[in-house]
Amino acid sequence: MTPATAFGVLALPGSIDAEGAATATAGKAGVALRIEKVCKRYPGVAALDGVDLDIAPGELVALLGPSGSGKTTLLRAIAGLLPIDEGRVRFGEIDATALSLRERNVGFVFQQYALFRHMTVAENIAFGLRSRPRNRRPGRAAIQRRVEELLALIQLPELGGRYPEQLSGGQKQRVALARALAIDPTVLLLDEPFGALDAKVRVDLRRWLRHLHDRTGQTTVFVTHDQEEALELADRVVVLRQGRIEQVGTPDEVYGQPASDYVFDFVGRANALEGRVSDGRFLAAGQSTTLDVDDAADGPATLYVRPHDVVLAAAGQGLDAEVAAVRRLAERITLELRLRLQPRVFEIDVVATPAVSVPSPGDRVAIQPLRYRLYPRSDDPGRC
Ligand SMILES: Nc1ncnc2c1ncn2[C@@H]1O[C@H](COP(=O)(O)OP(=O)(O)OP(=O)(O)O)[C@@H](O)[C@H]1O
Repeated sequence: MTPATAFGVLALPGSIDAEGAATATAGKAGVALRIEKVCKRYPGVAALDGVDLDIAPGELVALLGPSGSGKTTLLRAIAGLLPIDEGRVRFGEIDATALSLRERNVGFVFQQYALFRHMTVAENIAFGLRSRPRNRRPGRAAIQRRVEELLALIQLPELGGRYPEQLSGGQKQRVALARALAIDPTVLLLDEPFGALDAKVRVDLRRWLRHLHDRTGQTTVFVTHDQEEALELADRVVVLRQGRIEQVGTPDEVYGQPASDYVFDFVGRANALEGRVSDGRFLAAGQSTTLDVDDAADGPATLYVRPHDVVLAAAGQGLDAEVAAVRRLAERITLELRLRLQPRVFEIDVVATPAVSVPSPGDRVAIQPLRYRLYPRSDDPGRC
């Protein structure tokens, strides 16, 4: 794929026309997206396995999941960059399933900037408008106004005359965004847009993108495998697993009420304790203290706990553990604990106050989980 094919130049009814190209981006309402029972198979794998997803106009949605879970495939299916085997993709009232990328008029940003090296920043941004058919191409002055407006929007008003190689990675990615926005896309699709940037620039740029989105109101879908990025940036997070949606929810919902052990483990920091449930009590392997788990069915189970939902307890008043390591990260202190017969390290966050002395490696401690979750084991057969 060359960058040139990443930009739609034909408009869906109701999207930007030649005159509209020069109008302000701010305040535009986005279009609704509907993904219906979408399947995409490759030999030996269902990359998308019956995906249903509704995205509201103007929403900023993150596709989150580990490598191979289907994030990029879903984004490309929305873009029209790859044909799907079954299902439908709707842009508002329009069935876009059979439309090409260009006809869908999407703005697509790749992880690696994909700017044209031989064009200036301004020429790169103008590219999608300039390559429209003559009858839909805005005039030279309108394109120039649009480019200036976008350079201001991405906060690089002075850099229109530079070439991509004269920009930092973060600046290049902002230009890639401006180029995608220039055509006033029906939807904005971003594939790991900050993946190639260093940690500090990533954090700055994602906050910047959130502000930009709040101004433009464009329906936006972005792929990330970084749960922190998804939680901080998105209105809603779609957690994918092996081509299926495991949970869709606000950042608070997927973090605070994970629908499955998979989501609990993938979104946020998690501890897992292996054990058994019997008569509404969970007994972790290697422990004698039990935890109340009300309605859980009897049998082997794994209990999930966040590091900040555990406190240190008096000796004999909780689960028995040994401190393996102490990590200090700015104001947060994390204890890495070993529990007998438990395969995973167990982490807890402690706040050091004058009244609480932080244990040292080798100390024995008792811990009390305050909030925790058990999930039933499920085997979901494939749909495609
Ligand atoms: N062109 C292809 N041919 C064969 N299999 C493919 C192809 N593209 C993707 N797959 C498979 O489809 C599944 C989903 O891939 P996809 O690239 O969507 O995952 P992802 O979540 O975006 O992963 P990553 O974070 O590594 O980019 C994987 O098992 C992958 O190996």
